[in-house]
Amino acid sequence: MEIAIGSDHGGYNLKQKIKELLDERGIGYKDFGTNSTESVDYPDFAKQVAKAVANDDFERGILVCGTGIGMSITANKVKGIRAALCHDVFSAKATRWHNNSNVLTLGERVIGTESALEVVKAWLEAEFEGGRHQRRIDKISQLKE
Ligand SMILES: O=C(CO)[C@H](O)[C@H](O)[C@H](O)COP(=O)(O)O
Repeated sequence: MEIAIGSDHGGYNLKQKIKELLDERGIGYKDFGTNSTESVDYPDFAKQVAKAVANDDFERGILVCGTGIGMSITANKVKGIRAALCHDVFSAKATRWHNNSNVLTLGERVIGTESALEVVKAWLEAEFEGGRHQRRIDKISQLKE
């Protein structure tokens, strides 16, 4: 699996920790920026990561801002993206099992680093269950058409 990852200034430090986790696990990634804590606009980075995932250049994406909300709102505007804002392990697993989420968003100003890394691990490991959940995802896709 290869991951597209991005953040704004508010999520930069947590993104760096997530990249360390990906390195430890031997999971490849491309960092779409930002590259410092200097103020930037989160939609610029959410758009790049979401499009890279929607185009199948990457299997999944991770986006971090201050709350995770702006990244989620932006990423979900891109067709084919199911971005999930998760700050607990159960939601991270459930959104893979049931929603087949392809982008995880997190808020550095909301969650501590250790908890955030547990959320990321859970989201990376959980698999989509298909079945009735696929039918429901299809209904979401049809809404956008
Ligand atoms: O998008 C957000 C809120 O939904 C993020 O938390 C941003 O990181 C935040 O809005 C940035 O705020 P700042 O005051 O410009 O640092």
